[in-house]
Amino acid sequence: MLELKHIKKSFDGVPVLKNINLEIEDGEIVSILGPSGCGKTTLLNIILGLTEADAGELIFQEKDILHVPMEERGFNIVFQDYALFPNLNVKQNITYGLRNNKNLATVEEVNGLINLLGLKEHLDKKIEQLSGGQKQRVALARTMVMKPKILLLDEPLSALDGVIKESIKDKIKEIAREYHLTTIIVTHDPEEALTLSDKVLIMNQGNIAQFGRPEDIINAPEEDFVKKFILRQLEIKRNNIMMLFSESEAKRFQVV
Ligand SMILES: Nc1ncnc2c1ncn2[C@@H]1O[C@H](COP(=O)(O)OP(=O)(O)OP(=O)(O)O)[C@@H](O)[C@H]1O
Repeated sequence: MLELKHIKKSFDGVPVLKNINLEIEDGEIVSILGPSGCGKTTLLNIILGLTEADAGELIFQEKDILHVPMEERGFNIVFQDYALFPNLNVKQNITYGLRNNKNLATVEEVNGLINLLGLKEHLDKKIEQLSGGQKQRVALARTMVMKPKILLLDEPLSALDGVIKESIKDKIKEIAREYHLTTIIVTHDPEEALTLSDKVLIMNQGNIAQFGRPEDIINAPEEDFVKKFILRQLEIKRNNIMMLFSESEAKRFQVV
């Protein structure tokens, strides 16, 4: 279990995370959701070890790791822009982290990941020859060969659209289930968070507005902010789609 207790962070005297308390079970997919500037990335970076919290505890496997350096935590992140090496091919990108550390993923495990992520036919390609979805899968494979104890994803779907988005969502779920891997995802998109995660952490101005299963958030929003920000956005999306349907219905009848 990963437990955050009374995590606080300010930048230049301005509080960004006010008092974050949270428990994430092993193997759970959790999305951190909220509007721009509410503190999502700061929280992710504190868990990763990239940003230092001002106060609190971060308990992982019963030890407080808040002051343990990032490299020793064994958590890995896929950044929003994938941060792949353009001068290396797909295979070299995937195995890059193994060159000085042979006792991470074995050859069989690397091949298993390549198959799971459907990358076999792309191994010799350059990064510039890949689509956005393929780049995201390479970035996931590259991170997974490091056998992370926790997988962190920063806006993993924001550069993707439509069918590709859905297939990457499925891959993330498959990885989390197959490896029983705790996966924490930052997103600003309610639909993405609610359809991808076991639990959603909704943040508002450095505070937790609600933490719960998608169905609880939809059926029992705990704060006005949750209703306004999250549910309203979903409603607008649904209404837009309904409108499209009724317009196309109307056109159909005109033609007839
Ligand atoms: N290194 C920093 N120095 C000063 N202020 C910072 C720093 N990092 C973040 N902030 C501020 O902290 C607040 C929260 O930033 P954060 O990046 O965590 O928000 P976010 O919810 O991830 O936003 P977005 O969705 O736009 O990425 C913002 O007001 C931001 O300007």
